[in-house]
Order: sequence, then C-alpha cells, then structure tokens
Amino acid sequence: MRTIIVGTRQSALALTQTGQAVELLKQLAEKHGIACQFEIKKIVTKGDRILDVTLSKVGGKGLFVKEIEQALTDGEIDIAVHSMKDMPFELPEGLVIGAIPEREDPRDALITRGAKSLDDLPQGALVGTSSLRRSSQLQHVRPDLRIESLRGNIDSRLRKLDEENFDAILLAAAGLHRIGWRDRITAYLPPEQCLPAVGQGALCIECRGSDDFVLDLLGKFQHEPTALAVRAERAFLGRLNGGCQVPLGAYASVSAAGGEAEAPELTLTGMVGSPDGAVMLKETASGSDPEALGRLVADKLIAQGAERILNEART
Ligand SMILES: NCc1[nH]cc(CCC(=O)O)c1CC(=O)O
Repeated sequence: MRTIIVGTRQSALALTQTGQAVELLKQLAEKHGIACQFEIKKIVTKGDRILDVTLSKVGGKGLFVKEIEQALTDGEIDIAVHSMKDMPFELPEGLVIGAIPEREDPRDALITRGAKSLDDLPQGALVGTSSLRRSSQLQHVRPDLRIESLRGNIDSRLRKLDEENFDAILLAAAGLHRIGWRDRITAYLPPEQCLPAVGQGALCIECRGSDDFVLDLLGKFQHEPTALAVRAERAFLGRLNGGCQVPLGAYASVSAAGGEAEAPELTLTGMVGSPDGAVMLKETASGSDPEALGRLVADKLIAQGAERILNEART
C-alpha cells in the first residue's frame, strides 16, 4: 500500500483546500481500485513568514510555493496542493502539474463595512488590497477611492476590515467559499469589471514527473475544461513574464463544443493596467489551442505597450 504524503501551507485556506482535495483523491482511488493512503504534512513558506510587507516589495516569484517544491524534489512529500494563482509560470526541473481540478468561482469579491456595492462606497472611501491588479482595475472605475496595502491570510484580512479603518477590502471569492465564509461577501465583481488573476479559483496539484503511481491517480482528478482555460491564462502570463505581483489579469472560459469530435472553443480576455488605473489595456480573442490563444492575447497587449507598463510597475 503506497502512502502519499501531501504537502500544504498552514493557512486556514491551504489546510481546508488540501483536506478537500485529499478527500476527493481518496474517493477516486477507491473508485479505480488504486491502493493508497494519504498523510498531510505542513510546510512554512517565505510568503507566510513575511506578512508585514507589500507582496510586490517582498520580491521573487513563487513566494508561497518554493519551500514546498523543494520538499517535493527532496522526496519529503509526494504531492502538493497549491492555489493555481500562486504558481509561477515555470516549474522547477523534475516537477510537473499532475492535475488541475474543477475551478471554484474565479471572481473577486468585495467585502464592505456598510456599503451595499462598489458604486455605493462613499467618495474617497478607503479600500484595502495589496494586489496591483485589483487596485488598478478599482481605480480605473473609481479614481476617488484610496487604496492601502493589506496583507495576511484571509482570516487576518477580514479581521483588519473590522478593526482598522477600511471601508472595504477585496478578496478572491474562491478562498472565502472554500473556508465557508460566503456570507461575508457583499458583492461579486464580474470579470468585465475586475479581471481575476491568472488561475484564480483553480487548484494546482503538483508532483514529481517521475512518479507514475501518483501521476496515474492525479490524471483522474483533472477537469479538462478548467485545465484548458488555465493553460490559456498561463500562456498569457508566460508571454508577459508576469507573476502575481504585477498589474495583470486574465480569464478564459470554455464554451461547449459543437460535437464530440470538435475541440472546445476557448475565449480569453487579458488585461494590463498601470497601478493607478489611468492606463487600462484589455484584449479578448477566441481559439481552440490554449497556448496559442494565450500568446495571441499577450501579443495584442504588447503591441499596445503592455511591457512598458509592467516594467514601470516592477520598479
Ligand atoms: N495571493 C493569495 C491567495 N492565493 C490564493 C487565494 C485564494 C483564491 C484562489 O484560490 O484563487 C488567495 C487569497 C486572495 O487572493 O484572496
């Protein structure tokens, strides 16, 4: 009987989503007659240790995944459950994405102290977010809003909304749904208004490329429409050399294919904006090859000066 050791961060969200993924993996293993058991191992990452600095200033990609990937490479763990949006474009040598399960809600959620919606926030209201992507899109439609950095796990960010002087904060709906805090959400921001981060709402189950036993099991966990959408979004990310610390967003959806033989059609929208929202570039395109589509949308934005905007935001 193989024991599969599953690595996770120790935040409430990480523990919850890892627990949920392991439950589903157990069911799949049983259904397919794969003999295995699971053990969960908690790992502290750099992103968890440095909580007092804005993410874009901590620097380095993959703040939440590096130590976990090292544990995978060293054989201390066999699979890792990550939020897809925390995954850098490139994986270390020897590691692969073993499965992309079905996506949760990809949208950003507004959580206010009183106001009923984004439009209902008073002039000059104080909004907490450390995401340049969120502040850019928010200030694009509401230049009057004041944005202040807000870091920490979901639980501590919600506490800061209550205790500090924020009128509202923005969080990913998926995280709130997963930890059972749906009722804290005031409003969902549609992708047309606030394009999510690449991979937002999806999970990434990472493993060693050489571990056939685990790869076989994880293959049964893959949700093809989600995987196609995420591949397109990540190809967009890769072309722009982006990470979660730059004002860049993308969202792909899969429309039902005409027939069994037809490849599903994907529609991808990508955005790059200046952190103050004054410049907002957005492009949409459709296609059936996810990587080609991601690169196409990125190239359309590059033609409009996206790389200059990203470089300015990086410095
Ligand atoms: N950068 C932190 C992070 N990474 C993943 C999620 C949860 C949402 C998801 O799984 O996409 C969050 C919190 C947030 O943005 O509110």
